[in-house]
Amino acid sequence: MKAVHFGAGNIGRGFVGLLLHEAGYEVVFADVADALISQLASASSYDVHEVGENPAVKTVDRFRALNSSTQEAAVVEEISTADLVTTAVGPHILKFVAPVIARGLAAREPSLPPLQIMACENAINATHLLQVEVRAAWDDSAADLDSVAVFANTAVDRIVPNQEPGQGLDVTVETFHEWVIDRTPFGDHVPDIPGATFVDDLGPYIERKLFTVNTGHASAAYFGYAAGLEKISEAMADPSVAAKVRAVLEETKELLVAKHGFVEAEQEAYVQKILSRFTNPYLPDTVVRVGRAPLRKLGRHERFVGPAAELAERGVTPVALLEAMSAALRFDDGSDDEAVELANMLSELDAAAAVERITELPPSHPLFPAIQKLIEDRKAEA
Ligand SMILES: NC(=O)C1=CN([C@@H]2O[C@H](COP(=O)(O)OP(=O)(O)OC[C@H]3O[C@@H](n4cnc5c(N)ncnc54)[C@H](O)[C@@H]3O)[C@@H](O)[C@H]2O)C=CC1
Ligand SMILES: O=P(O)(O)OC[C@H]1O[C@](O)(CO)[C@@H](O)[C@@H]1O
Repeated sequence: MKAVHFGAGNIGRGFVGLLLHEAGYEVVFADVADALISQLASASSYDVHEVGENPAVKTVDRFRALNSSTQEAAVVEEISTADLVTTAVGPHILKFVAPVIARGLAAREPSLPPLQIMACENAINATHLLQVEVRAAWDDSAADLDSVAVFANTAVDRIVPNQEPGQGLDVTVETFHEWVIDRTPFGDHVPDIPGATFVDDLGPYIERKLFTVNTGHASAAYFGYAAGLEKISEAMADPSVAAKVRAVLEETKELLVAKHGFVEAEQEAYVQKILSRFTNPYLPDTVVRVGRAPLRKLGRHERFVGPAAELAERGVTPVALLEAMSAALRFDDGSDDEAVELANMLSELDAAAAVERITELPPSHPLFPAIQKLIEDRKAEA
């Protein structure tokens, strides 16, 4: 079995690549980072160091690596004979890998079973986004896309920090991991990936993951950044930051329980587990990494505006979520392109226009005035 995996970064090597390797796939990593690909191409293995409770070291071998920019034809050829394609490149990058996948699909022998495609990104229905992009690059006169490819949404959860310099290809990760995959598109041909969980209704799982793990983690990052702290574990050790993060997750818990019918005690246990993961002192994770890309994170269906908007629609005024968004608006790490773009928007646009541009909420939305007020306050400081 062969899998082509786009994105040989933290999640690519430390999570998806590892689980596919353990499932028996030969993994072909495709990435545009030339130095990384050269290193992978000349290595015969790398280690994944799982740190925290029950630490372990796992070795990944039987992989190859290609530069999907300079060796695109080779990647297309690999896809044409692969069983599976996965991505961990970032939601905004899916549109760039989609045309390569479309070319690979077009080059497949018609007798091959449909290619199974899963985007492993932190976004609701990321695979669907990828599917839309592949369809846009697809020549319908050749074959029906749905007859040559199966697209399944997934939720991926494992904290993989940026790696320390000098670590080579090895990756340090937390011990916890969860890969939940929508079973329904596969019919009778569900891939055999022992480390993954296949479910019939992914929606509640993905919202629970994004609005608990990612909302909580990003809150810890923005509150920690505002408090001048460097590491996530330091932020969580600060009682004021920890209380604010807890309050945010109380609000998302209220929504998740009301919307999806999760049992409150189970959701509370999930929250506790997540909070304990954030405090893992063995993970060298920084507020700057976890807070990266604030514009994406303030998007309409993302971890803050998504749950806050739904609460507002239900007549509940979020408080802690708005406080987290307020902190996100102050995330001004100069090395983060989106933080710089956000700062420019805040200085160039009036508050109402900034709300629309950043969150895509219409002025008629019940959450709009509260975010407008946050932005007015932020602008008044500048
Ligand atoms: N790191 C984490 O803890 C988690 C990350 N995720 C998600 O996984 C995805 C990847 O995140 P990370 O691995 O942390 O980021 P990363 O930056 O470590 O890895 C992304 C990789 O994608 C590559 N890439 C960029 N453009 C590309 C292109 N056009 N074609 C092929 N490769 C390309 C980059 O060179 C890089 O190696 C994101 O969507 C993130 O939200 C999900 C769960 C946890
Ligand atoms: O690109 P994003 O959305 O920041 O994704 C990375 C985040 O995903 C998570 O691993 C959660 O699964 C966070 O711990 C991590 O910060």
